Amino acid sequence: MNKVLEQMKNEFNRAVLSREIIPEDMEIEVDGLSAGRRKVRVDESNDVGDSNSFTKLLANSRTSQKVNKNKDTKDQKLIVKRSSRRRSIGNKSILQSAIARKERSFSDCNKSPKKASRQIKSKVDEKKNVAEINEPVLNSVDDSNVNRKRLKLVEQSFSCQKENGLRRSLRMISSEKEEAQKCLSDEELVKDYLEQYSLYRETSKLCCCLETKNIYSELDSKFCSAIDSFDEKLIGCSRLVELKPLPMYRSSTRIPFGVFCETHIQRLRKHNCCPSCGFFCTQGEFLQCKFKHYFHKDCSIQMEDKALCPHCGDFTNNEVVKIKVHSLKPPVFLPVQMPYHPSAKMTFEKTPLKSEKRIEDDEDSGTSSTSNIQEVGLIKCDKVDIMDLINGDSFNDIIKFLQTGRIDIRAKLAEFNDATLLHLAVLKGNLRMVQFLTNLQADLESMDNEQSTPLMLAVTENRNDILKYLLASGAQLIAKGTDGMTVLHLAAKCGNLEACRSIVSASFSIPNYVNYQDDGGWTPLVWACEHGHIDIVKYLISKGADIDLRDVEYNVALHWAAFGGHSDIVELLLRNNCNINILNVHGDTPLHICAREEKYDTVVTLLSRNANVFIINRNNETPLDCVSNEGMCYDAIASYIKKQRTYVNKKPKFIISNDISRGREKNPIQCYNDVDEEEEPRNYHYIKQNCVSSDNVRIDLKVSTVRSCSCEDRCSSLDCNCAQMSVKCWYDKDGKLLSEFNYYDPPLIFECNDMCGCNAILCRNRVVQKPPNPRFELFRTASKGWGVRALTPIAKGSFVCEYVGEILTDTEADHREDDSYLFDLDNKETESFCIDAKFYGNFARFINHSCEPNLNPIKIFIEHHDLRFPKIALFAKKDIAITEELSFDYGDKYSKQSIGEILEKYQITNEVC
Ligand SMILES: C[S@@+](CC[C@H](N)C(=O)[O-])C[C@H]1O[C@@H](n2cnc3c(N)ncnc32)[C@H](O)[C@@H]1O
Repeated sequence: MNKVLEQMKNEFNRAVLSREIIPEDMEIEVDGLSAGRRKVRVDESNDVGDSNSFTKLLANSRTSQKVNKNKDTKDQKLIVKRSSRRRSIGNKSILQSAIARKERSFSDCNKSPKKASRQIKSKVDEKKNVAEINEPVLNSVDDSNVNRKRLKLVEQSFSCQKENGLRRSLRMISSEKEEAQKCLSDEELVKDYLEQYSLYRETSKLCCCLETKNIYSELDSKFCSAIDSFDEKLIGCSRLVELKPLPMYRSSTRIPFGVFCETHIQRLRKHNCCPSCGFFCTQGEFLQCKFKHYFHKDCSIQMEDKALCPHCGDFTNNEVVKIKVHSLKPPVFLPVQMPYHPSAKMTFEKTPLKSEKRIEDDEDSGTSSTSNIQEVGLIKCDKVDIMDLINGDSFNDIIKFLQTGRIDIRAKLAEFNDATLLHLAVLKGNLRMVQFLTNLQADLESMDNEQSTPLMLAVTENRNDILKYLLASGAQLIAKGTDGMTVLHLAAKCGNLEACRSIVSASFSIPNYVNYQDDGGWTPLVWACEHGHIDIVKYLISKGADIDLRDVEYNVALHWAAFGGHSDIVELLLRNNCNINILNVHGDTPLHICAREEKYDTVVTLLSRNANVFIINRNNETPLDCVSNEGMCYDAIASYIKKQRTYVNKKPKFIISNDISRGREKNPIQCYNDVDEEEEPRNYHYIKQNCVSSDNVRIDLKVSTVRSCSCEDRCSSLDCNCAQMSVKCWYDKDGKLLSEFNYYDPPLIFECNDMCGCNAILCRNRVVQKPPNPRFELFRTASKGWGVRALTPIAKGSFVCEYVGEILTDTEADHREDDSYLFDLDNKETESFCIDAKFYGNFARFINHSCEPNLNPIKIFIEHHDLRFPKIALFAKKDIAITEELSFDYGDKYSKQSIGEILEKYQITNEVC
């Protein structure tokens, strides 16, 4: 071997000194393309020697070619680094070396942001590269373009479509052959190429990708030790290889031997494995020489300005290739079907995980978990304590442990509450172990018996560094654990603000993630409110958390903040416009709830904000009824009520007027306001019948124009002249419209009048002229000003009230500033008139618009038959319940769309329908 080495050195020195062009017959074999006549082989055991000669080789080549000193020093550093790495390998077993290499890579991955950032391409760069693709390949023959990098998108499908992949790559190789031949036809280039090549052609064949050594592993079965560089990550293969004997491979003499699975052997043969670092070029951007050898950008051999392929030494046409792996088996998150759904609970004790408890117990009692494991037969021969493994940093031990084949990396450990190794590593806060296991494709979504994923454990155990790592590794955010809680629920509940931030920013692609509700309908905000984490409450609100979302019992976040007695959060929510008197399904306000929980501070906060102390819940309790008779909460509420009563005695309750009609209506109409400080409206004259203030309104009241009847019966037959004018008598015996009455296209109704000979008491055709009995109340609405509600139930078809006001011509109405109270009498045949209730009107002027109204306006004629001036009678088009607000459809002008447009125009957010 020494002889060969000596010979190589001499030949190399000669070549350098003489700078002679190597004759063609001295070409070495590269990828079997152009078989050289002489092959130089270096003994694998000659690591150190090889290293030295390689070092010298590069150093000499630089000296001989008078490269500038700075560059020399830089390259020297690179060389020293490589040499030292090889030396360290010398003292270790192959397996240890492989593990050491993995460890180094993992720590490099984490420690070296430089590497990561280099791999992230800016859009500008990408554009540039894409533009370069379009240039013809042959341009690169020009010497100045020799090292020009091109971006070539290569999509490869490894392992899943072996045959296709093979065929495709063969096609590519043959095209590369042609290209290479074209390139070689350039005399200058060939000269230069061979000159450079000669520098080390004798010292090394460079890569060993095609070599087969008769070196075998002692073990019967082993996991594939190939490592794939996958974008910024390194991923271990760990497929089980069960060949006998178990051959070992490596991509260069600088790399320790390893056992490879079938896929990786094939890829090694195709020069997919980088000889400089030993990692497979699997996904990301790599360099590819013209013979289709792959290597990392940092792994080329630098000589002069040239980057040489570490497989063959070619430098004439290195291209940047982007490889994307298409797997037929994309990772799929499968929702876990729970065998049993526990009822949603509001609070849960901070009980340690069973697994953790067991570990602690074991530690306390001095018993080892190993015995448990041995019992279930997971491992016997290794006598390895799983927790020791997880606690330690010895990846070697873990590897050994996995090699026993008694446990899979994704296996659930029955004795640890079905946790996986990854769960345990998270539980113990061992980030390096988590990284190691993740890179070995540990299952990120596996759930233990408590339905916790490793990500959830990272949150609840406050392992935020691990959380970030798992998020970056693609752990799912939508997984739901116990009670349907996501990791964000858990983070909000635990008060882990940093975790909340990481999770929310990782959830950018999940719509409305921040408002996900768990099985109880609780959002992360609710959990933070209940547990008093005001910083998280603020953060979540700033990220779009909805404070009004109701849970399954109609509680909102304010109820839960009150339940927890967190007055600062209560204050915060109220400042964010939460309704202080909001009711849940039990009729409880937040005040009821905190009174029941005896949360004094919160009770005081709510009282100071004028919470309603008189609201009665479904148990007939006011907030005062919810507290015990002794105690601070009782005193606070009782004294507040006393103060209110003094006020209430002066102005009983919230009724601010006993009768807005001032005795004009049969039943008084009270005015009620519990919304704001607005007083009873007094800016109009209460009238009971339409009035006229305009000279242009002349109603034809001539008796001769009025038709009348002389019915002896109750005017219910078609013999009644008045009924005939209405097509028929539309009223039933109770004075309600018949069921067949068409509310959508109602007929004109002519009631019997003073000219009729019928009995006014018995006559059925007199309804609107007989004042109705229902009781009404004028009340202050939350968003529509005043409104009217029924205080007695009203049956469908009943006459409710007349819309009374001042009769105006259309032209006059158009000149009125405020059109809010105008009712169009809509007479198409003659001049049109309106009723304006702005200055003169009855309580009907306060009835609001609705697109789904309970009233319908109908034109009625009684004492005159002048069709231009009908009465507008409002009938119930459906049954109306007590306290239900009265409404009718204001028509086209007040359609949902036009009101919406108006409100939008003035940027008013008001209720419309
Ligand atoms: C005839 S008044 C009704 C009584 C009025 N709410 C008040 O306070 O005096 C009509 C006016 O009430 C308001 N209004 C009526 N229905 C509404 C609705 N559904 N949503 C919002 N505002 C409404 C509008 O300002 C409209 O111009």
